[in-house]
Amino acid sequence: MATFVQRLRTIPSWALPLVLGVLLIAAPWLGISADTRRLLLLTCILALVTSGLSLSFGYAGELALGQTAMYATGAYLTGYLAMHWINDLLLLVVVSAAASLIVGLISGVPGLRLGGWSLAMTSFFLVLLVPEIIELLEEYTGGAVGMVGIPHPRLFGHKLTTVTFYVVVSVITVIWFTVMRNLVTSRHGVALQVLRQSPVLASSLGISVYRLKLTAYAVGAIPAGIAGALFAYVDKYLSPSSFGFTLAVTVLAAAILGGAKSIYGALIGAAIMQYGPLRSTDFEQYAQVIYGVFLIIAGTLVANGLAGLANRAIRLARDRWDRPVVTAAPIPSTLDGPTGPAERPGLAPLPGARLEVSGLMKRFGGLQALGGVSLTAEPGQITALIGPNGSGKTTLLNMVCGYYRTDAGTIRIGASDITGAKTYRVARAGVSRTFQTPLFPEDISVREAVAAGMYMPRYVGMLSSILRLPNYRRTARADRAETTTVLRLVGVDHLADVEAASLPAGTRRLVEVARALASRPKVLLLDEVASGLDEDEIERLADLIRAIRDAGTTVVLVEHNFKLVLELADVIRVLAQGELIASGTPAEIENHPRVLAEYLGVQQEVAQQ
Ligand SMILES: Nc1ncnc2c1ncn2[C@@H]1O[C@H](COP(=O)(O)OP(=O)(O)OP(=O)(O)O)[C@@H](O)[C@H]1O
Repeated sequence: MATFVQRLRTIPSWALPLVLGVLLIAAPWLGISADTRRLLLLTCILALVTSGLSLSFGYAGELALGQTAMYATGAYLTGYLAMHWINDLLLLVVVSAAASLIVGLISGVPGLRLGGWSLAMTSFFLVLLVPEIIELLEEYTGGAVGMVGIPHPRLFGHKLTTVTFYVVVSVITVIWFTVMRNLVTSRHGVALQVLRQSPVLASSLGISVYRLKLTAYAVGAIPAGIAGALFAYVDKYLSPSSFGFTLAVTVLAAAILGGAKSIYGALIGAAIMQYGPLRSTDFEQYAQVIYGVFLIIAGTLVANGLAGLANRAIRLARDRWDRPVVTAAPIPSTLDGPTGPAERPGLAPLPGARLEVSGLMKRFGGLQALGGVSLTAEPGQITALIGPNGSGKTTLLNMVCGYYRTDAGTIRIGASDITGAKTYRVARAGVSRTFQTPLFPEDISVREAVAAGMYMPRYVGMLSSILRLPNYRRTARADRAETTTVLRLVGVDHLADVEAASLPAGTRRLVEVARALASRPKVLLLDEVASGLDEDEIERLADLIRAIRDAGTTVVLVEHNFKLVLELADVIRVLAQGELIASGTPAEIENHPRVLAEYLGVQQEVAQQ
């Protein structure tokens, strides 16, 4: 069995979808009935609409039902233009895709700007408005009576038969799902997964949460518009009732049933809907009640749909017969010898920048968390920030990173003033950080998690990624090589293909530092990075932090482990009750009277308890 599983792993992941795609296109020649061909055609159309929802909901984590509006836009635009302007299927597919992209952008901007559930709400109202708008535009759409007289589809001047029309629809569907596959298996797919599971992490990696969500929603509008254009030719008749709330819920049900967070889940969900409930004429009457019950059950029992269940089964089989061993690696030799960039082949020099905060103040209601703190951290040095619990250390890091607005004061990175800048802009200015609890999205391998650190510093556009253009391939190769180097340096390269979120806490911390390092930071902020680590792991971590310092980065270390701080730090800054009470070398701080009284006294009390 193990050999069978290993043999299965050697088959490229695109092979099965390719075979199924060819079968779908060739279906008319495989002896299927006209009825089955129509069902396959409708499945393709519903799958296109559903895949748009999968992209925004499943991948970007933004529930938005607006695909129905984009579908209607494509359908009515195609119907109208085919009757009154030019009847060319390909041209109208392109025009409909462009029009629905515009509808996606217009409806997405306000919804996403307002944040929270606003896009879900605005797109929901948009769907409710679709039949009304169609009736209002009666002159062009035929209103409640419907649009009649849509001609037979033509392609480059040739009239399409029902079979050739089916072939065109299935080819377009296969092309779209290839686009979708290339998108979600590219660096953008990992960025979307990070965004979906942790917008905080995404912005700390330099990703603009708003822009990426809007892009996913707007790109998801394209297949809906294309599907609309194709649908206009199916019965050559359009009626407002085809684009109402029931369709929106059908699409949502298909996405959830198939698996919204899956490339081909939309096809599975659409096929089940078309072959099941949508075939029955009685279903229409009870559709909303049945969908309501189904969504509650499916949402609870099969959160990732049928595609998710299949993936889980495959993973279980792999774990059972083909599991990589998760153990800590020995400290890599690159960290052993004398310090200095020249002696560390794995860690190229990093461009550090001075961090300077001046007069930083922050209040939370009546609580003064920071009362005008001024301090600096220099490139090529480890600056430790210590102090009792609640003294304002994490608040200071959060303000540098742009999570909190400053009440007063300035923050500079080198020559750039980043006071008040959004988190993703701070990250793009060269600030990387780790969190008190390492953040790793599920279903992401260690390699992908670390490569996510390079997403923004080496950004490649979506089109290049989808078309796998040379610059995308070059960047993907460079990502792979650098990830391997960083993982080797951290000593976890043997875990590259293991799911990052499943690693033990200590290893997760090392991988988190690797991710921060992958972005080649000017300033690296480490928030209680040693907590939860055993002696060996702390030693390895200390070596790694020294290596990063020696490569030239400005390292800021917020840490409660005083022994580690004394060992590592070049400079120590001590905070107490939101004020800077001392600054100096480890030797000076160790004997500083105020530090002894206000910080070390507290630490000893805690230790004695
Ligand atoms: N978002 C917030 N809302 C309200 N109060 C907050 C918030 N964040 C921090 N505080 C308060 O500000 C003060 C400073 O907290 P902060 O987390 O910066 O301290 P710290 O030095 O990092 O502590 P620790 O070592 O326990 O992490 C604390 O009194 C804390 O309760």
